[in-house]
Amino acid sequence: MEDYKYLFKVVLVGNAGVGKTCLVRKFTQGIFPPGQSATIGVDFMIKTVNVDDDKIKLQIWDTAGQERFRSITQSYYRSAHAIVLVYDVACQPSFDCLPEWLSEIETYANRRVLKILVGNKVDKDDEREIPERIGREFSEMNSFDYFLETSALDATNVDALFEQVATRLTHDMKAADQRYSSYKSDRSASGTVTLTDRVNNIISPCCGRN
Ligand SMILES: Nc1nc2c(ncn2[C@@H]2O[C@H](COP(=O)(O)OP(=O)(O)OP(=O)(O)O)[C@@H](O)[C@H]2O)c(=O)[nH]1
Repeated sequence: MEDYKYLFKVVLVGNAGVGKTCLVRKFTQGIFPPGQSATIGVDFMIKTVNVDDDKIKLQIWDTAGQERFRSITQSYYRSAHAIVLVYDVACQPSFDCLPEWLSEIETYANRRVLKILVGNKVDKDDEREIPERIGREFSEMNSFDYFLETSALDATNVDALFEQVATRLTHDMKAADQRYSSYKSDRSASGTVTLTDRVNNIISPCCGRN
C-alpha cells in the first residue's frame, strides 16, 4: 500500500521567465538551478510533506509559459487540485497578463480549484515594478484563496507556498471525508435515504476539489 494519505496535483502557470521551474526545483530539490532553460511543454516533480501527522504527496506540474505551448498546458488544468499563478514582481508585462491567465483558469480548471497568486523574484528589490499592495489587491479582487511573494533565489516563502497548499487541500479533503462518513452513518441508521438527503449530503471522498 502507498505510504501517503492524499495525493494532490498542483499546477504552476504564468508568463515565460517568471520563475516557475526555479520555484519547483527550490522546493523539491533545494536548489536554484543556474542557467535554467525554458520549459518545453510540461514537466512534473513530486514531494511528500507532512500535514498534521499525515503524509501528503504533492505532484507539482510545471508548465511552459511560452504561448506556443498553451494548448498542451491547458489540458493539465482540469485535474488540478490547486493552481499557482506566478508573475515576476520586477516585470510589469507578467503582471499585466494575469487577467488572460485567469480567464484560462476559469475556462479550463475545475470551478472549486484552489487558486494562489504568487509574485516571484522579491530579491530583486531595486528592480521591483509591482508593489506588494497591488499584487494583494489583485488577488482579493479576483477571489484568489491566497497571495504570497516569493524568491526562488533566496528561498523566501518557497516552502511556505507549497506547505500552505498542502495544508489547505488536506483540511478541505478531511472535511469532505467527514461529511461523507456522517452521510454513510446517517444512511445506515435510517435504513433509507431520501432524494433530498442525497442532494444535500453526498460528497465523494475523492472529489474534494475534482
Ligand atoms: N533574481 C531571481 N531570478 C529568478 C528567480 N526565479 C527565477 N529566476 C530567473 O528567472 C529566469 C527564468 O526562470 P524559470 O524558472 O526558467 O522561469 P519559468 O517561469 O519556468 O519559465 P518558462 O519555463 O519559460 O515558462 C532564470 O534566469 C532564473 O534564474 C528569483 O526568485 N529571483
